[in-house]
Amino acid sequence: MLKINGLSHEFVIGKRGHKQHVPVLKDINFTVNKGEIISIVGRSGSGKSTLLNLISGYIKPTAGSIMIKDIDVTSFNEGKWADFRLENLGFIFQSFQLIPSMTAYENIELPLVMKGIDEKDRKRKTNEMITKVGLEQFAHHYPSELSGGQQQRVSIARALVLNPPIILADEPTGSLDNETEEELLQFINKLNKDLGITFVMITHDEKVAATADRVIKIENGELKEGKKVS
Ligand SMILES: Nc1ncnc2c1ncn2[C@@H]1O[C@H](COP(=O)(O)OP(=O)(O)OP(=O)(O)O)[C@@H](O)[C@H]1O
Repeated sequence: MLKINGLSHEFVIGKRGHKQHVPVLKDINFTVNKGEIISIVGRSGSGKSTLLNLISGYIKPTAGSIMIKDIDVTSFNEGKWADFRLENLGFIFQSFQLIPSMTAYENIELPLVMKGIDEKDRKRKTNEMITKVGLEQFAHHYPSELSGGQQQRVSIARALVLNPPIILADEPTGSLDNETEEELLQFINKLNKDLGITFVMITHDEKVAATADRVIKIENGELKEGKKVS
């Protein structure tokens, strides 16, 4: 599903004449199989978000390649990436990143609008997702009228509405209390089991990492393959 080969990245910072190279990731290799839940862990600044941004095409690697569904996406231009992302990747963020002026329903519907799906199908699909995340009663609430857990469910529904095979999540439970975190983790596991969706999740949280099939650790820019959870 996802194959990372010899991936390295360095940022170039500073003004012309004073440029500095900051190596962040060094020769990263790993594979994620269809239907796996992978956690990426590592200290603050170890390069986890950089890795996720490389996998999502928001930054280009200095070296190495990224294959998603056997397609080499490494040299995609921005236009190709935008289409590919919409079709294949769903995103969940710690801060939910919902559009505040849109209701839960409208936030979930947005990727369908972006893809040019007709209104009848949009309505059917959006309502189906709202039911799936258990927010029927909250469809017409704005994000500010929802709890953190409910907002994260909206963002999961939005991530799933186009049926992407992979969900990339950056600290998905980072803004939630313990109980809501637990509920959300169970929900992610259920989606994974029921729909076979592959999850790649960055986390600081051991509880989140423990729910993954496999934990990948980044240390000083290098990858240490972690434990396989039975
Ligand atoms: N756009 C950028 N330009 C220059 N350096 C950057 C840039 N983005 C990140 N870095 C540097 O790359 C390193 C890795 O950052 P990254 O955000 O990937 O870490 P992280 O593991 O996700 O950290 P955290 O857990 O704190 O979110 C850090 O040293 C950071 O300062």
